[in-house]
Amino acid sequence: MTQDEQKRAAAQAAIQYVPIGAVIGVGTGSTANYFIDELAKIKHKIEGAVASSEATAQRLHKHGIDVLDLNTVADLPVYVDGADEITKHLHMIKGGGGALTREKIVAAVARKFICITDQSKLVNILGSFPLPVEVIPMARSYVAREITLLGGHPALRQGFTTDNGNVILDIHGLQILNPVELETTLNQITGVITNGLFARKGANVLLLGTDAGVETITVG
Ligand SMILES: O=C[C@H](O)[C@H](O)[C@H](O)COP(=O)(O)O
Repeated sequence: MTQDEQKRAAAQAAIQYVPIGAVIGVGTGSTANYFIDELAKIKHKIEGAVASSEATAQRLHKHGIDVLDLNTVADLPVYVDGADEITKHLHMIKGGGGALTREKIVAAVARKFICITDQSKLVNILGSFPLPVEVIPMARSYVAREITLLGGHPALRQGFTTDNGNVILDIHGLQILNPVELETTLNQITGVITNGLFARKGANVLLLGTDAGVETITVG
């Protein structure tokens, strides 16, 4: 299977986790887009969706799926999204598309995070993929200096503004041995909105598209 076929297969497998009549949290990116295409096929069986980005909201609208304000949603049983890297402990790096903050908010509300990826995303140690950090623009230089003190090499994502009007610093050169600790440390730097480590609250289920089909990985 090609990488795209693996993504599509994982997205198709996620449909079994969608409860009838529920509101569904929907992630951002190429794999989440495959999931939206699948969700559209059963749109009359769900109440609607909460989007983790403007791009996802637009795609949901285009497919005729109602997009709800998260503040009006009492129960979000499931959030389905891709990842840039994921370990067998289901810790992730996300935010390659810059949607990390809204993704983390929707994931925080959801009872279950279903991660859908192709097999290239499964790694032993997080950090080969540069770790995105969303930063208030006026704090950009200060936050970059603080990240350097932690041993990372931050690079401003050129010409990019998040849906929240902020900038992204991508941290290169990290070997993330303790993702829970680093997630907390980075979030304590003044000016940081959040970072792309999803470790304190990781995924509950990984649906991994592979050459041999979709593998289901859970923790504990
Ligand atoms: O901001 C983007 C998101 O975190 C995506 O979930 C992540 O970048 C994976 O995207 P893709 O499915 O396109 O590889």
